[in-house]
Amino acid sequence: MEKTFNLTRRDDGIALLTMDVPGETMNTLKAQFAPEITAILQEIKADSSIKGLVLISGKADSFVAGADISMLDACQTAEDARLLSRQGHHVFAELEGLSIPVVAAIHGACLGGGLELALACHQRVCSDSSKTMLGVPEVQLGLLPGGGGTQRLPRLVGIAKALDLMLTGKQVRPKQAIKMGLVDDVVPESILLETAIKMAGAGKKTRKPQKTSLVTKLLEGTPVGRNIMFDQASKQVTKKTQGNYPAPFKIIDCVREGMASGMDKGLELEAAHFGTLVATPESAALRSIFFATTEMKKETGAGEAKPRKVAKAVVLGGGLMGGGIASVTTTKAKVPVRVKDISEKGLSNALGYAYSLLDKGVKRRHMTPAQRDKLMSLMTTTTEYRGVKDADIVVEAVFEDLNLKHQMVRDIEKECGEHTIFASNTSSLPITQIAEAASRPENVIGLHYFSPVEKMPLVEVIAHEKTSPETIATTVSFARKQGKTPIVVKDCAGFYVNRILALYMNEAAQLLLEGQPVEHLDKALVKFGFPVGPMTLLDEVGIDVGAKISPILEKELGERFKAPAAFDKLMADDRKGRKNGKGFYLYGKAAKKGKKVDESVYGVLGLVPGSAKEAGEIAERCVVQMLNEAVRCLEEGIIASPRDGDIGAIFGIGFPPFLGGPFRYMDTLGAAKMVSLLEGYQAKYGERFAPTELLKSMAADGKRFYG
Ligand SMILES: C[C@H](O)CC(=O)SCCNC(=O)CCNC(=O)[C@H](O)C(C)(C)COP(=O)(O)OP(=O)(O)OC[C@H]1O[C@@H](n2cnc3c(N)ncnc32)[C@H](O)[C@@H]1OP(=O)(O)O
Repeated sequence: MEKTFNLTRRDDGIALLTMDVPGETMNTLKAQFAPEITAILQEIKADSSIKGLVLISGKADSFVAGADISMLDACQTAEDARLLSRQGHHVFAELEGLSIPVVAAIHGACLGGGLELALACHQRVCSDSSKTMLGVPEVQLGLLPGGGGTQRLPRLVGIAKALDLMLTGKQVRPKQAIKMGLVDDVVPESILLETAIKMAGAGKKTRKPQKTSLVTKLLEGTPVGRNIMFDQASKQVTKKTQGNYPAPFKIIDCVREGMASGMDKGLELEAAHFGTLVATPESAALRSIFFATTEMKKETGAGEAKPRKVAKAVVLGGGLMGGGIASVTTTKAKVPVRVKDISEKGLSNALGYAYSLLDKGVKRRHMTPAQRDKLMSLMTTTTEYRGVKDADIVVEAVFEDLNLKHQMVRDIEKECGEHTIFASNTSSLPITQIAEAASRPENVIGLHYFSPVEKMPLVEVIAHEKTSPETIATTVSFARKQGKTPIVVKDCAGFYVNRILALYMNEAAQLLLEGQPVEHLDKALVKFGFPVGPMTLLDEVGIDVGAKISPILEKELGERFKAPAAFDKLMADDRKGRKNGKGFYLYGKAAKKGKKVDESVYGVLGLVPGSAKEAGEIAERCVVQMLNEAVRCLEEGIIASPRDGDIGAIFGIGFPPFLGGPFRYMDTLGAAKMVSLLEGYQAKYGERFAPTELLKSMAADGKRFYG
């Protein structure tokens, strides 16, 4: 078997331990490495000529990306996973117990078990590269740091900072890492190894206690103070997770135990909780998202087709969407972009939008003003079709008006090159209809972003029948460079995401008209696991937007998309939501004391809110509509697979990640249960709940969406 660890001795008495998992892109920690590393540590102990040890990665741009998630996925029982954690504890304790100084030299991703490995070293130095990121993202997998992280991290950086890192899973850059005491030095990559060798040669350092405020001392340094902190953290976690995610509570539990009873007891509990969490359905669902997104990173979206290089982009329309798209094109994809709008105002909006986002980065010290200005210089503007000839892709983000889009298609075919892709950011118009105006329909495609563009991770790439595979592959690759996760969907009104969302929103509106209070509807769906409730979402997206899309979906997809008679009344009252300060909730001064329903909305709708239904029933009624429509999209080939449907719903709508997406959730419920739920509602509320044929046949055959 090829070796993963390589020990080399230098003349100055410093030994280098290089980790390089053979045949893999990144280093991950696997149980099978334990005998090899244990033997090397014994060899080091027995060799008195070794005065210090530097641990470094043999991979070009990563340190260690954590424990191997596939290995965790293969665990059959909680006990299997507990034993893996204990094995890690043992190896890390051996490393920490070496009498010589041990220094971790970190460049690139240092995550999860990778950071825990570095924490078991006596000192850490990292490169100042933008590739270097440190963190414990286990919570995002429904887990906790099971390699001693819940014990070593709070002892190194303090309880509050450690809890923040572990409960959010956020990754920190080198500058933040040194500020919080996570690393001892930050240096250019070119002198990383040299610096680590010097540190190891200088002998073991006794760590100077970090300077802390009196409040921190009182809170972290006394049992009473610590209890206040842990209780506070638990309260925040309950609020944030609605009790849907077990891992954060177990993280707090481990830190509490370690602080109260010492490191050994803390580690014991860490391993036990780690084992329990690996076996939870929540972690299995969250791990499935990791596997799905990793797999999707490799796909072109069009089989063997190769993407063309995009060296220049044009964005038509400088509104909120256009500004956002232009911004991610420069900041993430680093591709020059020319924004065209008919008005100077639109252009200055787009520039202002991009600038404010970049400037936030400067204020947070993620970039220098010079870097900001350099990125801004990639963005140019025009009110005429000037400087667009050589564009490889044009993204159109103008009004949802078919005639206008046809004009844009014709303009671009005239003003740009033969190869230029025309990508429409329409949210409701079928791409086939937009492509009708094209003489080169193979270049026309849909590229549907979600608002706010810089934050929402999903894009839908919509191919119509004549879109060429090369156009699909180029658009997918372009979207990925913008930092997005693209799913390729077939052309139809609403595509996938808005289609499944529309039925869910309609059901919520139906419940509202039946007299369910606004805030109760929102709370029910937030409790189910959505980031915001449907009424808040409608206020944010714009009630007018919903009112505009709804008839299109009804016309193209049928009666079940008929919106309850609420939109007309709301529009007549000029209620657009947050954008004009008039919606289901109060905005502006009236909202100063917190979020409050605008009670006058009930009068507008001609109803009096009645007594609240049980939250579970409300959520179920809305969610089964979404699930049933997701199945119909799969049946019609709108989405290529349950996997794409799950990722689309999680990244596009915020479908609860702990459920793994609509299809995984339906597998948990079982097709038979889904059918019986839908038929129950169908009998009560009508045909819109009729289960799809696919669900019925799956129920009859006892089939699942995933193997
Ligand atoms: C006991 C411990 O506390 C428990 C743990 O450590 S749990 C694991 C915690 N770590 C993580 O969650 C990090 C997971 N990895 C990532 O987020 C990202 O891979 C990354 C940010 C490190 C790099 O992203 P990116 O550059 O886009 O590369 P990406 O395509 O994702 O990964 C490259 C390869 O490494 C693999 N990989 C990365 N991290 C992995 C992990 N922790 N386990 C298994 N495989 C992993 C990917 O599967 C992929 O493999 P492939 O080349 O064979 O397809």
